[in-house]
Amino acid sequence: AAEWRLRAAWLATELNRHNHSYYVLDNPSIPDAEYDLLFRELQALEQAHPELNTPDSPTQRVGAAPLPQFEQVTHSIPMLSLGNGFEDNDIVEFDRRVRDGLDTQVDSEIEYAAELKFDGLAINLRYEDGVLVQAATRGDGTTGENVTSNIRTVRAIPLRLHTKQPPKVLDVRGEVLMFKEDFARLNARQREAEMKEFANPRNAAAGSLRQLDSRITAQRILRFFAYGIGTLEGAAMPASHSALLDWYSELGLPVCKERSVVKGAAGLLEFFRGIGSKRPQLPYEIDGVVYKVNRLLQQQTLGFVSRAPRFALAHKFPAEEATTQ
Ligand SMILES: NC(=O)n1nc(-c2ccco2)nc1N
Repeated sequence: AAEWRLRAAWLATELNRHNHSYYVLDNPSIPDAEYDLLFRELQALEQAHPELNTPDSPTQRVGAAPLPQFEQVTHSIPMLSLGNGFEDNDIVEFDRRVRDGLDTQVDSEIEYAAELKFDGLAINLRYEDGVLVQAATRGDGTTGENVTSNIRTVRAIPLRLHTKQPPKVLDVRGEVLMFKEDFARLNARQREAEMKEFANPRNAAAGSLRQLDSRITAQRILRFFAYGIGTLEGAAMPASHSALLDWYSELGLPVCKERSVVKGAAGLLEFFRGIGSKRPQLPYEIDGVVYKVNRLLQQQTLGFVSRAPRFALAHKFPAEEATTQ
């Protein structure tokens, strides 16, 4: 094979590795200027040899020509919303309902996976044989918008899973969000350009993803945290939610490290208070935490009521006055 094919393969591997370090591990492994040089060299090689332009090439992050409109996508498994709790007693009641639903002995406690509730846009990422083939918004839970070309520009989202034995089909669910600092810089740019400013990071993330011109999306710094799963074919479902998130990390998907496995209502409330005190220092906005029964078998026993899972609950912080940015 010509040495330019080897050079292109090496460049793609290096650029993907640096993207992973920067956007997934939050630990840059190369100065930006050097990254740009490698990036432009690969772009030039791909222009000279179009067959190099594979869908998972890091050059696919710059966006393509605008779409006329978004296509609809029907989720193979619905993307559900969460029931809400506000007071401590709502959490105690949630734990009691879970114990009743599992017919748990009085003295044994339920194991929960506790994590942050990001205030962004829920997304489904479909990976087939380890390659990202489609991305869709949650929409009404059953049908969402196809935002694949925009999602490809999100450096935090791997275009290919980091495994030699990928599942046949994997639907990763998670949140696309904008960090507070990136939001402030975007609004400063909007002001300079006498364009409308976004009210909050959630609107900025939604507005950036709902762009028909993915070249605009590519100019926005969006992040992603994985927290759920839809269809899985060709691999065994992990036995717990915490094991699922560990697996996601191994696959190269960003998983938020602010998560714990806790026991009983007391463990849930302790996690909530801990996050409450950290909240102002977090680089992103959250509007609460999410509790999920950890063991998959127990989730399946509890099932769903109306559109929300019986096995999960969002615990919201009191609504703040208009956030003073
Ligand atoms: N918004 C958010 O951060 N979510 N949403 C879920 C969820 C919704 C349905 C099942 O899980 N989990 C987390 N962390």
